[in-house]
Amino acid sequence: MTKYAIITKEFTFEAAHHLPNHRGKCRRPHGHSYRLQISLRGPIIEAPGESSDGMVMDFDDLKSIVNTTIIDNLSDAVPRGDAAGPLEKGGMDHNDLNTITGIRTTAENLVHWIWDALVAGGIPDPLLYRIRLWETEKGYVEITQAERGEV
Ligand SMILES: Nc1nc2c(c(=O)[nH]1)N=C([C@H](O)[C@H](O)COP(=O)(O)OP(=O)(O)OP(=O)(O)O)CN2
Ligand SMILES: [Zn+2]
Repeated sequence: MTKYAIITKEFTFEAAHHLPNHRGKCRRPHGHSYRLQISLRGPIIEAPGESSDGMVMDFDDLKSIVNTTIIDNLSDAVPRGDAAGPLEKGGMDHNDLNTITGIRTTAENLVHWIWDALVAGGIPDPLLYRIRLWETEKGYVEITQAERGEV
């Protein structure tokens, strides 16, 4: 019987953003210490003698994909909206999220953008289980396959 597991890796990054037309303070440029959790659910690989034996995905590989696709560097493959600026070196970390993504940077929109970006970066869509993004210590958004409309 194939056994499954959910694995989670956590990331942090500092970024600026603003929400045009927001009724409160968030319409002005400001920064957050974002906390991001990426969870994958999949079969535990059975490959005796192989490096990946007993894993859903090597944590190192997950870290590398997330960092090189969206956080430290932005992969050319990631979707960018109409309002995106010229692609600068770097990723979401220490950058302006409105410029980087070209979307309205609510946490709700960002988690869907991150999901698309990670699939474009090579994580198989069916393996992605949940993405959580904290904008502040007390407030976060999460999506799963259900919120993607793919169940
Ligand atoms: N549903 C959402 N509401 C708000 C979002 C969002 O992305 N989704 N974003 C903001 C602003 O970006 C703002 O920076 C965060 O607002 P808020 O949580 O009110 O900020 P606080 O500093 O008061 O947060 P605490 O968690 O209470 O410390 C606004 N709303
Ligand atoms: Zn904000």
